[in-house]
Amino acid sequence: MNRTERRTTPSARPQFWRVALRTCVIAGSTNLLFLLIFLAVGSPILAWVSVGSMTVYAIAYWAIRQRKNKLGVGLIWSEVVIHAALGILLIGWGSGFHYYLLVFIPALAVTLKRSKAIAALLVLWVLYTGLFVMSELIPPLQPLVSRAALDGVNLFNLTVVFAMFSYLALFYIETVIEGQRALRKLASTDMLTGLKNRRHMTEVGEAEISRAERFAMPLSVLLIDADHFKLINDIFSHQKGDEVLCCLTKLLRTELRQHDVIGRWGGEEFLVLLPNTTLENAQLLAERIRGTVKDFRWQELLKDELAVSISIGVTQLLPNETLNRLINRADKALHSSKANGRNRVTAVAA
Ligand SMILES: Nc1nc2c(ncn2[C@@H]2O[C@H](COP(=O)(O)OP(=O)(O)OP(=O)(O)O)[C@@H](O)[C@H]2O)c(=O)[nH]1
Repeated sequence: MNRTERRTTPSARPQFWRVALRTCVIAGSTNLLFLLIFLAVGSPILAWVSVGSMTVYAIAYWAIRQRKNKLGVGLIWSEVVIHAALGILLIGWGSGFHYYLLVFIPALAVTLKRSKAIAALLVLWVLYTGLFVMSELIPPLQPLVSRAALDGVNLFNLTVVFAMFSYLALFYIETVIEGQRALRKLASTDMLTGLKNRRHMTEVGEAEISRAERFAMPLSVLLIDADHFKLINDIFSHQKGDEVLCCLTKLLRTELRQHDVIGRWGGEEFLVLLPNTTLENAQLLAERIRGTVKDFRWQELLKDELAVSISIGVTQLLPNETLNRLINRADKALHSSKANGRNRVTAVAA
């Protein structure tokens, strides 16, 4: 996935706007505290600025809820820049209002394309250093009553920005983990049936073999194949064929226990791993599944008298056997079922 795709991933967008809404609430509440602080330390202009800021965040919140996203984000950013500049101009660099501008660094880097992000970060740097130079050249227009009051404001701003960075970092890592989880699911799932795909079944199969050997438990497998599936596609359409596969999936799932593992092994072929199951019990289960599929009311789906049936090959893991050999034997058993007329179960021990 390249950088452009990452920045436009649709699933990341709702989360971004959720963060923007939360930012409005947190920043609005912070400005309420500012109002009280500046009334207490005798800076009425900054107290009024806080009232203005609360109004701006309320409008930005409304705008984002109304999906007027550009307006919302524009308001948030303008407020931060103007508030920082006014704070520094009125009570000086020591107030720490410039810390808020630093929050733009991850926000710009994560949301913009690389070239735009670099340009925006450069503008931010010029703005930040420009404010510092301004504070060096122009003494505070309305200094606070004492150094302690200024340090208090600085500490407050530092704490808020610290919390904002922590929140952003946690949000970022959560988004990454969520994305990884979604990708892992996509890579291991068959899109049509929602079952585990062949790649994942191979991994699970190998893990089940190790487990069976470690705990000296039996492990059986079923290889299930829909009969004359090409005919179903040809007569009823490929789409109906897909519906039949999904319906088969549901039927198979209902017959299995919670710790049995089912996956789509090929086009119309399913693999079932049956931990802690002997060949005899696996054969009984296979017969039950075959009967369930045969007896299902296929007429309702196909609007035809033709019924869908399945053939099954059953076998049990032998000592020191690989997954490949185990499945090859199940495949041979499946072929016997096909060769002997289909709609049947064949079990082979070795
Ligand atoms: N609708 C649909 N068809 C699929 C899918 N995957 C494979 N198939 C079809 O399944 C059919 C399998 O045909 P064959 O391998 O000849 O087997 P069959 O017709 O089931 O015959 P037997 O297995 O011998 O009973 C092919 O026509 C494939 O195109 C799928 O995802 N959807």
